[in-house]
Amino acid sequence: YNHPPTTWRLFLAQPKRGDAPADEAETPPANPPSSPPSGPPSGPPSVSQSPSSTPKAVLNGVAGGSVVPTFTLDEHDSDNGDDDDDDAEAGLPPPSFPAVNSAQRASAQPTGAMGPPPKPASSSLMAPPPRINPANLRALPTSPQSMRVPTTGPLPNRGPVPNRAPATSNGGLAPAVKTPNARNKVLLSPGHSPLDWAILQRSGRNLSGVSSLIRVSPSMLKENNGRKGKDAWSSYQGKVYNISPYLPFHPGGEGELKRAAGKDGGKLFMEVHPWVNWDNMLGECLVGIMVAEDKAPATSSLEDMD
Ligand code: HEM
Repeated sequence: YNHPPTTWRLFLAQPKRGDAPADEAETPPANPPSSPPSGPPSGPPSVSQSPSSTPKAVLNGVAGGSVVPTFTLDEHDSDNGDDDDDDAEAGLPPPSFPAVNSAQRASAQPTGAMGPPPKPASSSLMAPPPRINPANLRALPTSPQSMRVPTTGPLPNRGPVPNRAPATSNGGLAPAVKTPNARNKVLLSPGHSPLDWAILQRSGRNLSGVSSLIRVSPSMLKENNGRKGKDAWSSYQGKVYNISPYLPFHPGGEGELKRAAGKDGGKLFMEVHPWVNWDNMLGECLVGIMVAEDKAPATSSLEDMD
């Protein structure tokens, strides 16, 4: 006897007690049918409830509904006969695949013998798509400039390309934004680069115009505005700098820097470039500190006061 095959034992729960097949036929076990009959069965197991079928010995719920129904391979393989649907199915041929009314079968055999074909099959009966009139094709936009992404021309926030004339056309796009110099930097004269300024600051030359740090009153600051041969002073956070030597080195131009001459330039400075370290840039230009009007002896330096 080779039923069930020995390999099935890997999938089937082993019975805990040695029920005889005869006992199972007369009295269904209290155990769920997940426990298959032990020992080699002598032919197909029989069940009294369904003589017309070849049921197995294990039934669901026949023992007064005290059994929790489960499903096993044995149950599936043999028809126990207590289910009308199973009986009905038993008389039918094996299910066909693809299903009779499935789209797969209809599309594979559009013979019409199986009723109205689904829409995909009937699509072949539709009229072919209208031919495209070549004249219409010519009506489509063909200008390469109308759709392509421009690879040339000024980009936002960029100045004009060097060694080229200013762009007068950008390929039909919106008018180019005039951004000759987004940062408003000026072209510094030769010998006035930031590096030149750094070298000058370390040269030991007196860039402040004073022999020693002094107290600067508001009137003194206003007086040194760069006119009438006087140096231009500007205060930043209470410190007064002589900005005259830095004027030709200022990347923003002399005119911009002069706007702060003779006054507190902190607000303008912070509006334009708060990231610039003015103390580093103008360290050698330090004149002194701002004091109240009456606290600034015009002739005495800070060292003399101390
Ligand atoms: C005495 C203090 C100042 C120092 C040390 C200074 C220094 C600088 C530096 C280093 C740059 C180049 C910034 C960069 O490349 O990122 C610059 C640019 C510029 N500065 Fe000044 N500056 C001073 C005051 C001012 C003032 C008072 C104004 C305006 C009233 C001004 C207007 C500009 C402008 C318009 C630029 C070019 C645009 C920019 O770089 O953002 N600067 N300045």
